[in-house]
Amino acid sequence: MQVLERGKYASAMKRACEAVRLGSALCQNVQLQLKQAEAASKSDKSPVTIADYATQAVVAWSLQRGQGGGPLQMVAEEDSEDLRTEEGASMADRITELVNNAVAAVEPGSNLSRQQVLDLIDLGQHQGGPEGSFWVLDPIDGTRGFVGMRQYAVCLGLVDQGQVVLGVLGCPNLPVEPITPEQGEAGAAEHAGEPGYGCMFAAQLHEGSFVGPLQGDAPWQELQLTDHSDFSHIRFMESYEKGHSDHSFTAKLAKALGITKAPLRLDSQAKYGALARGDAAVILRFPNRNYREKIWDHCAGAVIVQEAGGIISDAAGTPLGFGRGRWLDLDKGIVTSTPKAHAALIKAIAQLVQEGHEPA
Ligand SMILES: Nc1ncnc2c1ncn2[C@@H]1O[C@H](COP(=O)(O)O)[C@@H](O)[C@H]1OP(=O)(O)O
Ligand SMILES: [Mg+2]
Ligand SMILES: [Mg+2]
Ligand SMILES: [Mg+2]
Repeated sequence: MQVLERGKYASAMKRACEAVRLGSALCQNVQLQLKQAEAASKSDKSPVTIADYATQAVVAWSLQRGQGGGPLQMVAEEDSEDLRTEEGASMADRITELVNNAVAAVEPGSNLSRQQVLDLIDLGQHQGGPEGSFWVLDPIDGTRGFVGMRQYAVCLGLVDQGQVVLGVLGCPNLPVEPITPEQGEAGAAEHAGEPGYGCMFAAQLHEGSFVGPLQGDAPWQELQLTDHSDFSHIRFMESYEKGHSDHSFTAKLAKALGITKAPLRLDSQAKYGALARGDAAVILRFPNRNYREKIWDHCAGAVIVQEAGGIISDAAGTPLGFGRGRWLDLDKGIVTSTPKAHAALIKAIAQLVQEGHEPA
């Protein structure tokens, strides 16, 4: 941990790592026991599970405990509205049990009520913006990957005066060694907790990006990307889910640039961690035209990539704005890579669009 205990946000980093570890352990326990009945659909049709809610509550609990008083300022994905209805009551009880089990590992004997757990979940309703500082949480990024026994990540960032200053990613299913496309497709939930699986990424602005173990005490390693733009050697990453990013547009782009390696398709911000340590050199994301990107889906990953020497921007090359509220209002698509490849990618995307090949 020592390498992370420096810089302006050292104490926030310590609290963020503790909270993400606790949340990741909870997710890991739930993933293999998850029953269909414990997953529900939100109004936008995206899935949500008892683990999404319970992790949000546990991370909020941990951060609040660590900061010692004062209101927690947090922008987080989930809210408790559906859990406060009659149909949501049994799910709320399951979530309360999970939260209490996790909390007991830190504070034996503590017992939160259902009401307290729902109130913890609702601490994530901060509206974000350019002023002050606030946490940004995606309790489970890649819920579809979580349900499908593939990759997911517990993602926590800190925004100060509109800038991401800290990011931590817990990736329980990510192999310690570089992940291959075959491993990405096959899933890895059954390996979680085994030696060789489970990574944590952490970065602080101007203090570097690191990878370490989710459990155990192996040392942290600093990450530094090598810049190049030889696309014949480059592998790119994209969403596992076709519905989350236009795979046919990225195939055209890859062809135009001379990329021949098969894409690495992974769920969640695990992609940002994998990029920062060099498993692949590019992440392409082109969601559906009417999809509005949220800050919690990119906040932690963005600083982890940038501190490792990478660049993240929208498809026009404009940096992402994390200080404009809960959403990232951006030009279609997000492109992440090392600097030389990034410049070539932005140019190639503009060229394809000019030729009439718009992403879906
Ligand atoms: N229709 C959608 N299009 C694009 N992204 C989506 C859509 N629905 C949910 N997402 C979010 O996109 C991210 C997943 O991206 P990827 O497919 O690259 O892993 C997740 O944060 C996921 O939310 P969630 O946090 O609920 O899983
Ligand atoms: Mg979701
Ligand atoms: Mg997400
Ligand atoms: Mg989520």
